[in-house]
Amino acid sequence: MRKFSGERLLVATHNRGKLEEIAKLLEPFGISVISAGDLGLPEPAETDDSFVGNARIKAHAAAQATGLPALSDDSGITVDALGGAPGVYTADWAETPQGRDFVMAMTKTWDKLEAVSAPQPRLAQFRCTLVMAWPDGHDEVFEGVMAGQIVWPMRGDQGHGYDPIFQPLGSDQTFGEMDRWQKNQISHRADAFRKLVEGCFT
Ligand SMILES: O=c1nc[nH]c2c1ncn2[C@H]1C[C@H](O)[C@@H](COP(=O)(O)OP(=O)(O)OP(=O)(O)O)O1
Ligand SMILES: [Mg+2]
Repeated sequence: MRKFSGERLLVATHNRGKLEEIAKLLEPFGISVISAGDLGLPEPAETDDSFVGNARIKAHAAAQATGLPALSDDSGITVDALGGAPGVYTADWAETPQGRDFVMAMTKTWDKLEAVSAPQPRLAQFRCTLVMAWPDGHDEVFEGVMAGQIVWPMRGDQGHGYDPIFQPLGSDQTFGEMDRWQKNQISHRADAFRKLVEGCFT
């Protein structure tokens, strides 16, 4: 496994909520972050039908464009009663001509569960695939998962994306009700990061 030895890591994302969580997760290791969005790099099309495929596209695009090692995060929600949807299309469900609308995406998720009369609890998983890519084409993959249930109505205004309707198993709060520190103790992203840190940063 190849190690990262810098103090500043390029994160191949255009999502500010993700970037803030990643910055906090890397802080204890003395690593700061700069994002592809901050550098004005283009957002590559996520054309694969798997999390790892799309994570590879994003990490390698940023590494090639800059000549620096780059870390990407491809993530989303899989809902059991919806056959694993939205899955890799989690971000797409929020797309509108005016930008992303997560209230719409969360409403759509709940409406689909109602339409199939899904039993309670409406089990789902948040998944995160991290890819660390080097400019020579080498990469490493790390995966994390957090099991929970989809709840309604939405609760909480912290976090980002689908956080207000995702309640981790064993918690009575949604991710939207947790502060970043609490979410970073248990999230899918934190799970993947534990493996990344062990593999690439220590
Ligand atoms: O912790 C999370 N809490 C709430 N929602 C989340 C989370 N993690 C992923 N999600 C949702 C929203 C995001 O839009 C989609 C991932 O799509 P994904 O393509 O990986 O991210 P993105 O397009 O927002 O940013 P980018 O590709 O530039 O990293 O799943
Ligand atoms: Mg994306």
